[in-house]
Amino acid sequence: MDSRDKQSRRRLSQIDKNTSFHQAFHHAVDGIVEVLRRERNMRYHVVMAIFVLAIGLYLGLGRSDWIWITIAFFIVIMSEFVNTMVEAIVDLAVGHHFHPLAKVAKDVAAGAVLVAATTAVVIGLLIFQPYLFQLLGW
Ligand SMILES: Nc1ncnc2c1ncn2[C@@H]1O[C@H](COP(=O)(O)OP(=O)(O)OP(=O)(O)O)[C@@H](O)[C@H]1O
Repeated sequence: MDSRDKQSRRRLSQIDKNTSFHQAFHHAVDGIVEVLRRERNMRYHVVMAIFVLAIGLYLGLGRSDWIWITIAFFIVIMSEFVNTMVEAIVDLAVGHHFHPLAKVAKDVAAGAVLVAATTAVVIGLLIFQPYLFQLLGW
């Protein structure tokens, strides 16, 4: 086992506080990887963001459009992070037992993702509508 393996094993079983920025940064990256691994929807959001980025570059969107697209992407991604946190905490608390409050917590977290994604779609429609109408000759 080389020193990098030892470091990553220590990171996986660490329960005490981070002692350096480097250590904290690695845990934060682990969190991002975990959301991507666990949440199928998160992978769809990333694919969608790459698609919107490509179309936006092709159309030559302006600075304020890019700001709105960034905000839309941010709220969706953040809601997915919160959803994943809630799921993990609920599963930790109740395991494989049905609990009405576990249902409330998970359904509300899923609802937050739905609201965020719908808001992002509305922002996207408002930004791309003039280009779409022009394309369709309306
Ligand atoms: N322990 C539980 N007690 C009560 N209801 C639960 C419990 N676990 C899950 N549920 C119900 O099952 C649904 C699906 O749960 P799950 O853990 O798969 O989350 P999810 O919403 O599918 O996550 P994803 O964001 O991956 O779609 C929840 O929205 C909730 O209604």
